[in-house]
Amino acid sequence: MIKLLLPRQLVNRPSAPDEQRPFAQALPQAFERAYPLLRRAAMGSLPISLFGLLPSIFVLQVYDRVISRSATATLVALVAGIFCFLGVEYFLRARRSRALRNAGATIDHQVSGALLASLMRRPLRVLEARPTSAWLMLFRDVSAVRGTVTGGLMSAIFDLPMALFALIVIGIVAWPVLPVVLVFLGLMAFLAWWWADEVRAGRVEETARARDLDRIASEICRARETIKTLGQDAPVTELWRRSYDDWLTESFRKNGELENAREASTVLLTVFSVLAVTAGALAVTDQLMTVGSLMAVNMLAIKALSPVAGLATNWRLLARASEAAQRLETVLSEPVERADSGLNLPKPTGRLLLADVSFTFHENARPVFEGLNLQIGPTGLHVIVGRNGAGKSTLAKLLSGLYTPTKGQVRLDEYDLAQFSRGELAPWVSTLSQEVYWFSGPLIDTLRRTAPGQTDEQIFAACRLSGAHEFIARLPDGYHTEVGEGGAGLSVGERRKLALAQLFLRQPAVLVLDEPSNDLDFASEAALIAALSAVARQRTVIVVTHSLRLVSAATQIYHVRGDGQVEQGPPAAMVPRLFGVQRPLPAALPDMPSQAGVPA
Ligand SMILES: Nc1ncnc2c1ncn2[C@@H]1O[C@H](COP(=O)(O)OP(=O)(O)OP(=O)(O)O)[C@@H](O)[C@H]1O
Repeated sequence: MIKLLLPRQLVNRPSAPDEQRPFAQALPQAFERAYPLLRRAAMGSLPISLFGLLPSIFVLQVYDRVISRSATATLVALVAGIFCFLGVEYFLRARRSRALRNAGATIDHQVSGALLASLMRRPLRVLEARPTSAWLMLFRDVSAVRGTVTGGLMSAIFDLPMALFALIVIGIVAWPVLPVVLVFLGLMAFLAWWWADEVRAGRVEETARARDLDRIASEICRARETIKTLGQDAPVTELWRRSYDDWLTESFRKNGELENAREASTVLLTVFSVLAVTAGALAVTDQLMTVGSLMAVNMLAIKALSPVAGLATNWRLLARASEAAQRLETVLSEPVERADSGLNLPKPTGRLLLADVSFTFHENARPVFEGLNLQIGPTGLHVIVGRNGAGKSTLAKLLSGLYTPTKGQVRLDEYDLAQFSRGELAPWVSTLSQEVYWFSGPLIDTLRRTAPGQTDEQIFAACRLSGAHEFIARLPDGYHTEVGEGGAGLSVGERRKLALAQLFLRQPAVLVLDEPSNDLDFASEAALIAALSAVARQRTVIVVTHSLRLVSAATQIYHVRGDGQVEQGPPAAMVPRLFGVQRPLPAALPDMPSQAGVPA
């Protein structure tokens, strides 16, 4: 019964594990774990259902045995008995609720964990395909699925046997009213089924609009500074208002229908009471049943109808959970990144080779690179230049193994990057992306998370090298300063220096930095060039930049032409042609700091 009503994606039997889709079975596996708890709750529901009939039996006895015979002693015994049973019922109900709560927590724990793990193990290209709001919504979907086992829906399902027991008792003590009860039960069941379909049909549209609204709200929250600086309050408010109105109209219409349905069911229950009492009164007049049965039948009929009414009002929850489960199943069934290769390789020298590499974002899009052959390193400061949109960041991501070539191979030493997982590659090839996100919390904790096991001295050395140490030392709490979400409380340049320190801490064979001198002041850029030049003596350093000073310090320059090809040469030949100056800037600037402290 439970399995018939819950979302199909949850109750399906888990199939054999698939290496490419390790999280595809997360929903049924979670349900399988939670099922013993649900079964325990279902078992506990049988006595609860029986106890649920006792108040009506009590009323029947009071009318037929106590009042007519003035039997006070019987009344005392009945009251004592009913209180005992109510105490047991309370205990059983608390136990059932706890089992349901635990079942919900099991499902939530399993599915949220799988969702986060599948998020972490997705290739960058797949991650980029969904906006942040869509990912946030998926985490909310887990709560919707959990709600099917913890909410009123499951209690209504478990109380269904009570409906049957109530019907049996009505058949025994008040059979003339039974046809009225059965007709109403059928009517309520039909309404429950009909509303379910209505709800489901309307929810699709409402959900699509709610998603739109979520996306816009999340974008506004992220762009709050831009909105303020550009004074875009009015157009952005208009954009949000339009989406909000769309959603509200749909939700209002849908909720209106549901509320009408709910009100109708309340009125129907009253109509039913009137009809049941009328039928009962006629039967009492004809001496077909007693007054006690008439009083009891009203209570019994409510017990028979309430689980069905509970199902009807909770259909909306079930419809939402079904859609949520469908979305989760789709996302969790998507293939993830390659698993660890298990190869235990010596630390690479840092020579990168692109062999006949082509890369396209989409099937019908113009290729960003076509048949590219390049060799970079080992060691040296390699600078990638080119106009905006030429493909510099794309090349950097290909070299880091973040993007996989559509055709050809990117090799580190003699190994194809495509055969390694991101986890295996990260210690060899570390990347500083164009946009830096700094996690909230004490600075030292975020730094240490990059390279667990590093001593404080190693962390300080990396920060000295990136130029972060100076400003950290000036903060009142130094390395223990609490930073806000996304690095709030730090300047953009400071965040970049911290991100650089993280990169240095990992001590990889290859460092790929996308526009690292953006946001840095003149002296900090000079210090960065000195640090990178020093690191480049032992490691391969690849930098995407528009900075003439950084370009001038390069060992080799790679010009991404924007036609799918890359040309290369030393600064002396490339700088005058690409930057319109007579020669590269002098290598050593007077204010460059010492290069001590370069991690080995
Ligand atoms: N995720 C993406 N999906 C589709 N196309 C993309 C994506 N990212 C970049 N592109 C396109 O690929 C091309 C190369 O982009 P890339 O970011 O590599 O340029 P870039 O040289 O780094 O530019 P900039 O100097 O402005 O940072 C551009 O035409 C861009 O529009």
